Amino acid sequence: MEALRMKELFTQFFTWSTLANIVDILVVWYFLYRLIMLLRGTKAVQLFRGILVIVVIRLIAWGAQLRAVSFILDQIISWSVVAIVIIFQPEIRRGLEHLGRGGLFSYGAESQHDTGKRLVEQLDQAIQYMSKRRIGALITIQMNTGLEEYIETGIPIDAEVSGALLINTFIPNTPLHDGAVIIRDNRIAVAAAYLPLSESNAIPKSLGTRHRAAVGISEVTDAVTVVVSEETGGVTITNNSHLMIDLSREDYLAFLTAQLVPAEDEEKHNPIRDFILGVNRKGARK
Ligand SMILES: Nc1ncnc2c1ncn2[C@@H]1O[C@H](COP(=O)(O)OP(=O)(O)OP(=O)(O)O)[C@@H](O)[C@H]1O
Repeated sequence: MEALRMKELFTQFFTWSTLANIVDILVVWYFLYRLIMLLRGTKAVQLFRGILVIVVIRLIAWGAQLRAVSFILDQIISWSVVAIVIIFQPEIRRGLEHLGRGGLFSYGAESQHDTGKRLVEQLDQAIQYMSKRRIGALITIQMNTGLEEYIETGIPIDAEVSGALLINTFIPNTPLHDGAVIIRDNRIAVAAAYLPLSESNAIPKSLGTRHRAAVGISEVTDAVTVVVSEETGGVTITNNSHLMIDLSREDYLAFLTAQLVPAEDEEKHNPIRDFILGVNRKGARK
């Protein structure tokens, strides 16, 4: 009897509409989560905070029946959709181009594994060269979090990553050598970018602002940053607030490979699938 009632309750609860609601909530939640991850560290965060404030005031106005305030806020909210499209036109265009380039028609394109491997090889070539000659370098690789805010501070390069270009960029007393190179979408997006400085007391006093900037960006984004010290030639990596000082070649290669090279058996790159599955393109991401 009890078992029968339990079964009845179970079938009542697990109707198609309940399941559909659960799937609905999960899908919306997941897309919101991916959107927040994409926007973290970009100017869009402030914009969305502003929109949130307006929506909260609109709700209060609605509750308190403030008609004039509600009317004005309604106008602002409906026009803000147009404003967002205009403000983020470059990002939207890039995103759509990206889907078109590698989306459903990406057969024959280089696999993420190969792209990641090539990126690590080029980085390794530059790191070895600069480390031996004590050429100071700061290279930040975008992961999941957008780095627009920092990219805007640099000098646009938009070139394929190559060891030679990285080395050239950091040659002392040249216009681009100061600041950070930022790699996004497997391309050198900019050089001479300004990164936020960390205020952490845990950073050894012997390390200067280059290392502090590397830690700073790792505190606010999930980027991987490589530093070559001008004083010692030592190689340091920062990621997710971790500072890994004076790494051997084996160590930095192991870390970069783990972060930037997906397993070989992964399918060819497909941004739609990546977005849905949350696959991290590591340095080859928009
Ligand atoms: N906020 C920043 N964003 C990007 N690059 C920065 C920033 N601050 C400093 N740098 C870079 O760091 C260089 C100064 O490095 P400094 O000697 O202070 O650092 P360091 O950590 O001691 O490194 P090194 O061991 O190479 O001397 C600057 O010339 C500039 O290229």
